[in-house]
Amino acid sequence: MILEVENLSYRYRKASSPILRDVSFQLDSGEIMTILGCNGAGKSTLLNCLGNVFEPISGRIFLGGEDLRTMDLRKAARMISYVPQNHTAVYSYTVRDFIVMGRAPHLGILQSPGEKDYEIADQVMKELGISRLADKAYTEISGGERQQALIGRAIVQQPKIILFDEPTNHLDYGNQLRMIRLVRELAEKGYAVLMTTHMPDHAMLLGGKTAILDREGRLRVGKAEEVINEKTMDEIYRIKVKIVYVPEIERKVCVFDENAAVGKEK
Ligand SMILES: Nc1ncnc2c1ncn2[C@@H]1O[C@H](COP(=O)(O)OP(=O)(O)OP(=O)(O)O)[C@@H](O)[C@H]1O
Repeated sequence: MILEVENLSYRYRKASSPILRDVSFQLDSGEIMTILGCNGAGKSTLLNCLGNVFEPISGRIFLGGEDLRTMDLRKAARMISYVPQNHTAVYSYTVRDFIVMGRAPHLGILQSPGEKDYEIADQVMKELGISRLADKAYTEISGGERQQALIGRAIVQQPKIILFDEPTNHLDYGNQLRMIRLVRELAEKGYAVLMTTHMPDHAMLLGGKTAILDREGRLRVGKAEEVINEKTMDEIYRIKVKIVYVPEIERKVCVFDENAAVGKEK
């Protein structure tokens, strides 16, 4: 098992109660797990704990069987990469230079990326269809393009696990589906992929595991087609949805049931 999380709890320093409570799940290489939850449920917080940015108050995280708490930091960085939701550009690196920075865990201290690292970055940009951005300044590209560059930086890291925080967030309609396909391809290549999303339909398209992070900070995990149903969507989002089979595309989709009474957000 490439990623194992055991009874993980997290509380922000000034908060009175934990955001995450006894979260446990396992993810194997080649598996996809999507995480659904309302705004503020703690999805990004969970990814930050897994990405070794936040230290849990209790519980353990194992990467390839090794406890993250005692693992060499560079080794951990080679195993897991994190694509955050928001990224503020500070320096005007070119997109190519920004992406090649993902090679850092593979380089020696103070070692600069070499020809091979740039070749990997160029190949990844080609695969992502963003080669045209290579020489543009990272500070002068759109939000969606920046997200694609962040994804590129995560892939050149050649980790075992990729964490995506709402990867379709800034993407146009077409690029959302391309992103879903990319996630699927990454899993087919053997990466374990964990991604948060606000789109139940994206989780259904991807299949695999889906986890629901509820308002109490507890995570329920199951197969996407079992976990995503009208009851659980009402619990998370306090709205009515319909899960309907569309014969033309031979799959079930999740759509708003606009005619039903909508619950109030607390
Ligand atoms: N640095 C912080 N200090 C204290 N509380 C925080 C901090 N960052 C986030 N929170 C709180 O923790 C909760 C969970 O935040 P988080 O960003 O993990 O939610 P999320 O599920 O990713 O939300 P969204 O879907 O809106 O992105 C929120 O209530 C948020 O206000």
